[in-house]
Amino acid sequence: MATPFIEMKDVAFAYGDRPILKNINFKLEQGSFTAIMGSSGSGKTTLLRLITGQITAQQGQVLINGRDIAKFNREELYHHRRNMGVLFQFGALFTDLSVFDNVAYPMREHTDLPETMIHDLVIMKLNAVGLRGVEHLMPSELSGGMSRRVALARTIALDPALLLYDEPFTGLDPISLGVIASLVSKINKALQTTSVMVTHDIQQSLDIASHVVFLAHGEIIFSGSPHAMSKLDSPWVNQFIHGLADGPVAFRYPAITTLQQDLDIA
Ligand SMILES: Nc1ncnc2c1ncn2[C@@H]1O[C@H](COP(=O)(O)OP(=O)(O)OP(=O)(O)O)[C@@H](O)[C@H]1O
Repeated sequence: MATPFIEMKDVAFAYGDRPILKNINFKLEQGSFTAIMGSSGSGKTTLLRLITGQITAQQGQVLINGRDIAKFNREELYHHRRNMGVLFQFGALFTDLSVFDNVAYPMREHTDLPETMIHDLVIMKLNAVGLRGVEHLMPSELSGGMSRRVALARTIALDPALLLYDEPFTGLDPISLGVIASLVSKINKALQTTSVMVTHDIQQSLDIASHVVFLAHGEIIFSGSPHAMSKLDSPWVNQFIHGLADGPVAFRYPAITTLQQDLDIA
């Protein structure tokens, strides 16, 4: 069997003495599209940061193409990051650079390509996100949905083998959200990138992901196909999918004293 592009083996991670993730095990195959879901604070972004190499697991291994990221030297880490595109929540563009220069930025930073070639590549990337013709505009002249698409064009500027999305749909209207979701899916298929997306948007992600990893209290409680997840009988997943205010993720803060004690009526 082919080596998975990313594999986590018994990974545990803590910020200081506060455990965030434990017993994390999964494999992501080349070209797969994984949605990481779970309630707020369950450790989704932390999982992405382990994959980027921004943080290192205290236990277990994060393997990239079968090699432990903790053992990467500077050059290997650079190569790994160069091979990776990351789109953050608001996909912030450089406000003082034009759309063209925003998309050209990674090419100018990381390659020695001549400007004529950069020009053609920028136009092709903007064309891929349906925005050829806006290259001369400044970010302040774009709508929120267009900005996110330009950020996506910049993310794929170097044809990354791995694409990480951290809540890419946040703040978008339903139409822009649909556009970004369809682009993200098309890019995954066209470039055969391995894609990992942290999201709260259940319907979109179940439509486009081939694999779902569901986190609760720092552990994986489900890893499998979107179809299998929708059939799962789990109070955690049920609360998340149906947006229930109370459930395993409690509505009430666990106060030490009772209400009667606080009101002095005990
Ligand atoms: N740099 C940090 N130092 C200390 N604690 C942190 C740090 N970053 C995150 N945390 C804590 O780790 C926990 C997991 O955070 P993380 O951002 O991974 O959760 P998440 O599932 O992505 O949440 P959300 O859906 O709200 O973005 C949270 O309780 C958070 O407060």
